[in-house]
Amino acid sequence: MAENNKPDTADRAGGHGVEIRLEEVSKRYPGQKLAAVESVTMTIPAGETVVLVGPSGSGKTTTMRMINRLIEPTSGRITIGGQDVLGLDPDKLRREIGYSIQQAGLFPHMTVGENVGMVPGLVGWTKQRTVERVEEMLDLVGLDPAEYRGRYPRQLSGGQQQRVGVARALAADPPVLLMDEPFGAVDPITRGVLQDELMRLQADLGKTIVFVTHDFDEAVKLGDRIAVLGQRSEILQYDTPEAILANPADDTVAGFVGAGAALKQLTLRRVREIELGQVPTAGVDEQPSALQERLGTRRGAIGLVLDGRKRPLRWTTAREAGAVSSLARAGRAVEDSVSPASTLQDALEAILTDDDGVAVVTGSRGEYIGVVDIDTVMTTIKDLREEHADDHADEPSAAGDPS
Ligand SMILES: Nc1ncnc2c1ncn2[C@@H]1O[C@H](COP(=O)(O)OP(=O)(O)OP(=O)(O)O)[C@@H](O)[C@H]1O
Repeated sequence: MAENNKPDTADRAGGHGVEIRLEEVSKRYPGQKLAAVESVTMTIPAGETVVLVGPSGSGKTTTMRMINRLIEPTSGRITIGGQDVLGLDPDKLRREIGYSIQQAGLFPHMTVGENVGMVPGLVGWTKQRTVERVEEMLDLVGLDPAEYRGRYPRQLSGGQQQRVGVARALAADPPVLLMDEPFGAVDPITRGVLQDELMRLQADLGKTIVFVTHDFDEAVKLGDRIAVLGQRSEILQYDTPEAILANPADDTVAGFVGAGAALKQLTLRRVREIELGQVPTAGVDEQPSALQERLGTRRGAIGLVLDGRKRPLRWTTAREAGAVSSLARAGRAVEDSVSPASTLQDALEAILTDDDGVAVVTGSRGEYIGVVDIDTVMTTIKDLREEHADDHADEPSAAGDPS
């Protein structure tokens, strides 16, 4: 998973997620003719976020809930960190696995603090340690403990409830987190914020996360790997978001990826990963003629006027620089910039809204470091496609281990 923007497992501080394996796991509900999940085999690597996506009724929730035995498998084997979950006491197992669901699933008659502290209490933490943990968890998910600890779930917004749900799932520091459409019930903006927060948390925590959604974009954003499921949880493709976007295994997956796969790929690449272009520059105190000279006679060439701290001030052509007595008034103001951490999608947005089709890249102190133009973006998309062009060439099937 080297090239996506999610932190590498090895870099993660705790890194204490554990591997989950499903071996030929099936579930047939009583009285049903067909199995809801049929012989699923997959490995979820320690410390990674694996997203299960698929149409409604494909068996995502059933598959996930068998991991903590909220649903008992009909057959097959599931191990967590090498331990067979069917050999464990289900209550104990559930306390050792964080679980977060749509609409948070908070207990309405318990305060926020009691909800978050519930599992630590159940597993025998002292009162003092639990109280401290509740504070720490609320802080972690961006809720001021003093303000929210004593509230009841109904006194919170939907987004705040989801945050408490995540805090509760993390409270006993479980190595594994199961998240079933945890952000499904909130508006798109809050959803984006919560997704960003989860990514930030996971960068520090390194849990093994199994995340269910039917939003493919959410899967691309959050997943180190995505398992695209068909009927009865058949694994249609199990790979990195880049690989699935660049080369869907079949038409069903392609349909699920939806339109705009190339654009979605741009959300996975960061500006710092591509080679930046350079334009001629001049300090704002230099003579306009100096920049004119650097720009030369090439038609359409543009340069940047920088302030004393090398921050971009103005875009200008040689002709525009020649028309003024000071570079402070040459050309037009630089409106927007992107940073090395910006996605290529952000850069494309900046390119498309810029009069000359160039995005300026600035460093942490706002200093000029380079530019991105449309050719660079197109080359990157082309490279990504070529990189994954042979992905399925020698595969007998799309499923199996993520190796
Ligand atoms: N308790 C149950 N009894 C009988 N059938 C069930 C039960 N729970 C789920 N099913 C069936 O099993 C299949 C898989 O359901 P599941 O909820 O796992 O799918 P899903 O992919 O999570 O769907 P969604 O995205 O709509 O939540 C469906 O056909 C569903 O009707």
